[in-house]
Amino acid sequence: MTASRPPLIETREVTRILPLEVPVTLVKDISLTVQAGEFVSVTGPSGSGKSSLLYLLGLLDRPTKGEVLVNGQPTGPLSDVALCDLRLRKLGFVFQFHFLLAEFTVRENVMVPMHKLGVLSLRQRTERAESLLGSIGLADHLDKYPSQLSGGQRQRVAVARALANEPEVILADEPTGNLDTKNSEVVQDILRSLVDAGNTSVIMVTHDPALAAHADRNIHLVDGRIVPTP
Ligand SMILES: Nc1ncnc2c1ncn2[C@@H]1O[C@H](COP(=O)(O)OP(=O)(O)OP(=O)(O)O)[C@@H](O)[C@H]1O
Repeated sequence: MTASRPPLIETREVTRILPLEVPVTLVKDISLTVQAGEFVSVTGPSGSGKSSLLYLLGLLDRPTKGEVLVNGQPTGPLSDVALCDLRLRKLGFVFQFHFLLAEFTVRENVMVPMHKLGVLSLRQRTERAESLLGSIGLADHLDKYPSQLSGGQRQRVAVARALANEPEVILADEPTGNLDTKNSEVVQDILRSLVDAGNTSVIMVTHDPALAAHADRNIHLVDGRIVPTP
């Protein structure tokens, strides 16, 4: 009998409190699991803690109490450098703003995470960037700069960059928040097809129930706690 795989990401009674003069509780007692191959949406009213939860799941922030585990391994004991390395190898991020580097071409932007990881040769990095960009319809824009693209194209480059190091999960915070309906659907379809192809899992924050419906499962937050999705 083979042992079952641990969840891709798990939180155990995670609470994050900002230690301000009047402490602010961002999320409270969150226990959840995300399995490999899942597309999970995170919804909730403005200020309910969606982004805060995503930052904790993405190891960009540390809980005040509780534990975040990746592939069954507790991340609390890891140094900031080790967390950074784990993020680089296993996680890809897409935010509402694309955060592309203005002075780099589209191709170079996608190569940056591969360069940081330091596994592939320059030729391999170039080929992988071109292949990723080609797969999302940007083969004709490799040498352009972000300023020469439309908002939808920029966000597709951001998705390609998030995929650069073959992450196990993409964490997306309102990835279509700045896009019109058509481009929003294109980016949604790309995320959905990545999951369907078995390439990666997706955890996506959105305030839009219609977009959340693209996911396999929803986590709904109110006042920093998980509640049943309305
Ligand atoms: N640096 C901060 N100082 C004070 N309060 C903060 C800070 N960061 C977040 N908060 C508060 O924590 C709560 C959770 O914020 P968070 O951004 O996670 O919510 P959200 O659900 O993603 O909101 P939105 O949908 O508006 O982006 C909010 O009430 C917010 O005002």
